[in-house]
Amino acid sequence: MQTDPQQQPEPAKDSASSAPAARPPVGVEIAGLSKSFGPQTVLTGITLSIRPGEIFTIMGPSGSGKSVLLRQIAGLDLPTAGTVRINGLDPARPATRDHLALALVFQAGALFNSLTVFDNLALYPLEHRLDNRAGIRARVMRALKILSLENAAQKYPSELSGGMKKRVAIARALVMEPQILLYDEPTSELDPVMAATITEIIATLRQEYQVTSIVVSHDRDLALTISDRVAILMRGELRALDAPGGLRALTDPEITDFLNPKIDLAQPRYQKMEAL
Ligand SMILES: Nc1ncnc2c1ncn2[C@@H]1O[C@H](COP(=O)(O)OP(=O)(O)OP(=O)(O)O)[C@@H](O)[C@H]1O
Repeated sequence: MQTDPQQQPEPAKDSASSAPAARPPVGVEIAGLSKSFGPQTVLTGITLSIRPGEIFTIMGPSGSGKSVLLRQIAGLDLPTAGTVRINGLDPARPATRDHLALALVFQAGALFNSLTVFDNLALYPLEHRLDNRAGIRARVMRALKILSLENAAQKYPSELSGGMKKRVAIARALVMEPQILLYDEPTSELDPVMAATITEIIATLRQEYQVTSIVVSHDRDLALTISDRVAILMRGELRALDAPGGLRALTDPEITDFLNPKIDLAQPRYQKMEAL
């Protein structure tokens, strides 16, 4: 959808600023979850609960299965064994979306370059008739305001910085008025100050909207600062699950090396890596 900025009336002030009635946050139950792609087993027997309204971060080395787990929670992929339930509902069933507002913030933003920021945000709700046009416009303007992006409404993604793109991706998820927000690497490729800004936004959104927030991240500052609990995956298995303080107290050398990697030129890691 292309909209002409000249023809886009400003929303009434009160409709843009008044938040919708809060929907109850939702919890996630994962039981015996395994996932294989052909002969490769990527997740093995994952069992965990995510509480309504918590910030739950999934960490782990590259290739440990974090994004695959997030896709399972989002219902984008079917498990090989086990179950995922969000408030008792199977996220992979299309009918679940009638009862559950789930939104995903993709790693690369996944914005349409040919659409303005406003149209990127309005596209999904218009296509799925989540509201009438005035209601969708109000939702979009509200989301842009929350992320301090009002002045970017008529810009194209190519005109935005990396940090702004991430904020637009979060704003696009907020338009769904989600009960559960899934973030895939929200601070990747950002400088430390912008990564801290996005981290604060995730915490603020949870605080103000009680949205259950599941974050896949390599960012230790994010994980250990704002998370209620952190899961660490290694080789597709759940190796640790605890509050940040509990994780820091663990003595398992693989976990401590993961959380505090030291650069050791005498025994470089790359020499121990498998040949690609
Ligand atoms: N659709 C797929 N088909 C086949 N293999 C896949 C598929 N998706 C993921 N994998 C494999 O599953 C493993 C885990 O991938 P995943 O993307 O979950 O890792 P990750 O922990 O998120 O890594 P990173 O931190 O590098 O993003 C990898 O070996 C990957 O190649």
